[in-house]
Amino acid sequence: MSDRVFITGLAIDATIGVYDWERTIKQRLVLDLEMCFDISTAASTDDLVHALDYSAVSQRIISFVEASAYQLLEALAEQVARIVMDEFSVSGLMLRMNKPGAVPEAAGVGLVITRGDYPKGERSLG
Ligand SMILES: Nc1nc2c(c(=O)[nH]1)N=C([C@H](O)[C@@H](O)CO)CN2
Repeated sequence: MSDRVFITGLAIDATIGVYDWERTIKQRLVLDLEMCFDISTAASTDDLVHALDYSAVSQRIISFVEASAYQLLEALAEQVARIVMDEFSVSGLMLRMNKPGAVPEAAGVGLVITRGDYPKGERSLG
């Protein structure tokens, strides 16, 4: 599946972190997603019903991440990937999760995961 629907720079404040001081504050996370989804039916019908609605995906992720309280980015990213694939007919995805305030000397830190049939080793969003 070569068609992709993407969301970039999805900024969400969440309880995230391993240290005591991190459990009492919200910290900014920035997510980029690239989702494998066949757009041919949406293209031929011009109907959102047949599209992967990036607004709906964004809102679902925002709701989940805002309510979450994981310690590790790894744990949160795994759950976000699972929700998107289970609830939105997405056959594969790449998810980048950036915690920009975590290391003051760095522009960003975080991780990138691929799941499902997203090609291994491909990093289309940079
Ligand atoms: N691979 C990871 N390393 C670290 C994480 C993480 O979630 N995954 N988290 C922390 C701390 O919470 C850090 O962000 C506090 O500044 C450290 N390393």
